[in-house]
Amino acid sequence: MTTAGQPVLSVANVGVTLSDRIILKDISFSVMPGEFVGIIGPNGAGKSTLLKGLRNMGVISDGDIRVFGQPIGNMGDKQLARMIAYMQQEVNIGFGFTALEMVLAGRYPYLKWWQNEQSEDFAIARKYMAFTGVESLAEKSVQQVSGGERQRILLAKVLAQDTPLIFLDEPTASLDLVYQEEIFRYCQVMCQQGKTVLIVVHDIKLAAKFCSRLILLANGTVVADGAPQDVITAQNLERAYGLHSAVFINKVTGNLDIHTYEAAGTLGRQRSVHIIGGGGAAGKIMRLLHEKSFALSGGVFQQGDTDADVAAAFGVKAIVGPPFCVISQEHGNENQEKIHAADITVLCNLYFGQQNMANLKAAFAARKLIVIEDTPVEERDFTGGEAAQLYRNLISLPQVTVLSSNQFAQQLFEGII
Ligand SMILES: Nc1ncnc2c1ncn2[C@@H]1O[C@H](COP(=O)(O)OP(=O)(O)OP(=O)(O)O)[C@@H](O)[C@H]1O
Repeated sequence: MTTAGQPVLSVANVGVTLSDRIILKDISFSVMPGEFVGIIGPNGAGKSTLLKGLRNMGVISDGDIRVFGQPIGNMGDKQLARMIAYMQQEVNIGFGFTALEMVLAGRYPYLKWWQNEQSEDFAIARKYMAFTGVESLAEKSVQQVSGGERQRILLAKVLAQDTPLIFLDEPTASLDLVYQEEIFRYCQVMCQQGKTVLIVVHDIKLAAKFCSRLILLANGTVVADGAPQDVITAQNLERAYGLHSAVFINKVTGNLDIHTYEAAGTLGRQRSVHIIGGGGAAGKIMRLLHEKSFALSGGVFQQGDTDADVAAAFGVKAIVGPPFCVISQEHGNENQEKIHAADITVLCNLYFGQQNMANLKAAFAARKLIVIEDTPVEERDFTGGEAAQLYRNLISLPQVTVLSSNQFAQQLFEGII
């Protein structure tokens, strides 16, 4: 069989109808060797049905499925079992089997009906038990192992089947964080070694961290298919899950992260708020206001500043200047224009230096100003007193209300703002 450059799996126009209900419709994609594909989507989207169908387990109504170009319908049972290993969601572990016997059962596609396992089969079983870290459990009854050990034994069994394609249906369900990551790490290594894995998973962050590609299903169709950062977007999550979210790169972990929140309806929609921030002072305020559906703008932030990142995550129009520089005339003017136009302006609990004095001065232009004060201004003044003096003048104006960030959150919650 020549397989170079050929997809290991080709799926064309696949549909599934069960009990007169369309479960999957018009599913098409192909997978190249070495890909680690996460199949994600809400409950009932059709993820398990898709894996079952791809494994030719009698649910497919339409379409064409090929492994290395060969239609799976033309393959015998054992031939298919030498191509695809499948770990189902619910697995009944046989009573009285040892872990080794369980893993050896993965060798069945290679044995004739009269044959027992050969020494080579034992060697393969032990090799994969070592890989998934369950070698020491070889003689233990599978009834007497923990949930995590059980999943790793089942993974070793699937690997012992020695197939180019591996399907795993929620193999990490009910596992703790350590075991969950471990299973994904094993899969990543296997794919680097040339296997191809399709895994059904609910934990989107875990999938995004480890999978090379994600297929997002909803209502029986593919909503998005591609690299994790292209699939996990606020728009796609809303389409698939009806979920409001901000998707961003977590600077601590370097991984894709998701913040979800309840939709606030039209509470803030009619009002515009401009947020004067920088240095991370505006993040929480921006999030609170965004979640209440206010129309937001912000500035002047600096590149690399977490406020600029939060603005990007929530789609807030922000004025962003270069780091470590005095705010330019142009950005200062733009900031003032936004403040003029906004119904409300919020001046965050900023630290003041000569670089951002323009942000403080601009606040005087607000029609209605909320000043967030969590720290006395004297402790935030790095201008030798100039900023503190100006700040005191500012907060004495009638259009200004001074609140701590907790009071601000409370007033927002109570609908006062
Ligand atoms: N044998 C069946 N007969 C009729 N409907 C079925 C059958 N099996 C599954 N379904 C329906 O098909 C839909 C998709 O089920 P499936 O298990 O594939 O979803 P899923 O995305 O894996 O969900 P979950 O995340 O909850 O495991 C569901 O609405 C389910 O009720």
